[in-house]
Amino acid sequence: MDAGPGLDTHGSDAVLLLETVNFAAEKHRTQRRKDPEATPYINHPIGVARILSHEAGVTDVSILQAALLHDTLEDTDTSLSELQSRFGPVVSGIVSEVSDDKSLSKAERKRLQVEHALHCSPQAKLVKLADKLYNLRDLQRVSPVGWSEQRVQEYFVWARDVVKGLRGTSPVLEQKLDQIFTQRGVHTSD
Ligand SMILES: Nc1nc2c(ncn2[C@@H]2O[C@H](COP(=O)(O)OP(=O)(O)O)[C@@H](OP(=O)(O)OP(=O)(O)O)[C@H]2O)c(=O)[nH]1
Ligand SMILES: [Mn+2]
Repeated sequence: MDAGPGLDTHGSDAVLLLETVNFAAEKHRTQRRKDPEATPYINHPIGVARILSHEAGVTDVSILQAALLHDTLEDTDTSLSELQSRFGPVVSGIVSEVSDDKSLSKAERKRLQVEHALHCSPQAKLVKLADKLYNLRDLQRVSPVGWSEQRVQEYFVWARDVVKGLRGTSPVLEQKLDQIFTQRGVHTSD
């Protein structure tokens, strides 16, 4: 049956994105960012998806959904099978690719991000580039509570090493990241 003008949107891109952002908001609802204002955590995944849509020109809804969900596996009680049944194999596959294994030590997780970046799918590389761009811009704005200048600088250097493995994916995002690294005195050629 025709639901009438403007109502027959079941399964449309807009409906899928609203379902996804609502799921992410519920999962992250008690979490806050580490900035002094304790910004709601959901601002970050929404901002990462928006970098992809507005700055990288991404229109593939699966990639935008994966961006909205990219920290749910790693940072909330969400399981991979929950993502698979709610959002299907493509979206859950990208989220899985961009998620750290939280059972490993922090040093090991950081090392593996640099290594895995090289072998990610192009879709996962896009999400990772936007995630890093968002976090580096956030670091330029204000330091997370309790972070020394040295810790901030180390994040820039590590992000440079991760981004190295993501290159050849989005010239626009890579150029914006390079500008930030240069401003920070972090060289991209070594
Ligand atoms: N810059 C910044 N980052 C914040 C803030 N609040 C939370 N974060 C998150 O902190 C993570 C970086 O902090 P780290 O100490 O290096 O990593 P950890 O939380 O995994 O231990 C990022 O996680 P992530 O998204 O999983 O990315 P990444 O660890 O892969 O970079 C980032 O999203 C904030 O106010 N500013
Ligand atoms: Mn993130």
